[in-house]
Amino acid sequence: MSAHYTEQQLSFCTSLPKVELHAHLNGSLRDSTIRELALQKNLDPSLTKVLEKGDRTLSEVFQVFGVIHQVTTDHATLTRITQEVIEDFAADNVQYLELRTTPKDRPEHGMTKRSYTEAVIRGLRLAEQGCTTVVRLLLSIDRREDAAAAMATVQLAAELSPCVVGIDLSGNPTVGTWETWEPALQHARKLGLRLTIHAAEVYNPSETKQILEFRPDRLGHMCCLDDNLEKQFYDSLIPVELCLSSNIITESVGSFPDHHFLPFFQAGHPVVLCTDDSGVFETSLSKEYAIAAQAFGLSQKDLWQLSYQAIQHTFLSREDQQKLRESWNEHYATHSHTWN
Ligand SMILES: CNc1ncnc2c1ncn2[C@@H]1O[C@H](COP(=O)(O)O)[C@@H](O)[C@H]1O
Ligand SMILES: [Zn+2]
Repeated sequence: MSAHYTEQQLSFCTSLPKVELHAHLNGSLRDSTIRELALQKNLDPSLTKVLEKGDRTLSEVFQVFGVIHQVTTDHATLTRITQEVIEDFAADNVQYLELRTTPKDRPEHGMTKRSYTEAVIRGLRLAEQGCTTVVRLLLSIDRREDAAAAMATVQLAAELSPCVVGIDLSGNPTVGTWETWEPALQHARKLGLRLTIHAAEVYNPSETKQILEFRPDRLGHMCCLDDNLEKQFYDSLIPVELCLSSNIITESVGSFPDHHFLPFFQAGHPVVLCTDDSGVFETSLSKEYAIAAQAFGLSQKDLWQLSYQAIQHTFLSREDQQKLRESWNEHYATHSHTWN
């Protein structure tokens, strides 16, 4: 994809302290790591072809995940990729990262949901030794999973709190039905876990209505709404994670200037810019901010505020949020006199 921002915009956005709330572990891998692992695991070359970049439909993106998941099958690799992904976000000046991943039961690889997640947490601990970025985990329920698998993920998340702070529902939006996962999500809420749900990534009004009535703590995407849903969404005041490049590349949205970020932002609805899959979509959080600056004419002050306001939508305690604000305020005090 050609650049949709200037170098100056990118360098400003890189210097901003940032919060990333919507990043899938296996979608955030470095290309070089995927290639190295594909060689190591003797992956069929016809499969690696799928990994070549370019515009992809949403269903093609899920084929890409199928291939990536074939090279991240062992615990040591999971630990490694987690460490690398966190390091990459830290290098992009992300000071708080909520990283999400789907715990996988893979008996053929001696892996359980618990051993998968523990391997990820080992990577998180290693990364913490080398950077100051604060990281928390969300465990994802994949829409291909049944009610029992969803419940197992929720139980695991509760057991691994406080490193794990919540649950995400994601996966191919054309697969499965809301009723399958709702009991597990209700249970998660009772256990004190926070909830974020991918919603309206494709047009599915009845499901989107059910999700809004369920009232998760945050929503992801909200691309395809009719007038009734839009009203219900605005009335809900539920913060939404928006991933510009992801929606454009998968063709959920036609062009950056047409992205629903703008009406949501202008309506004062709480929005948080995020990457979704920085590896698969060749992006970074700084690039997403720069794209927003260019497409929606945001000032440098707007960009700082967008990043600052994201803090209140994190699943951190009030005290931990306050600590982050101190760092943002310091940045503001030092730099804001030069902003337009
Ligand atoms: C592009 N839009 C999207 N919509 C829905 N789900 C998505 C997604 N991008 C990623 N995922 C979800 O995240 C998994 C990869 O990371 P983990 O294996 O969990 O670390 C994908 O398999 C899918 O379930
Ligand atoms: Zn996502």
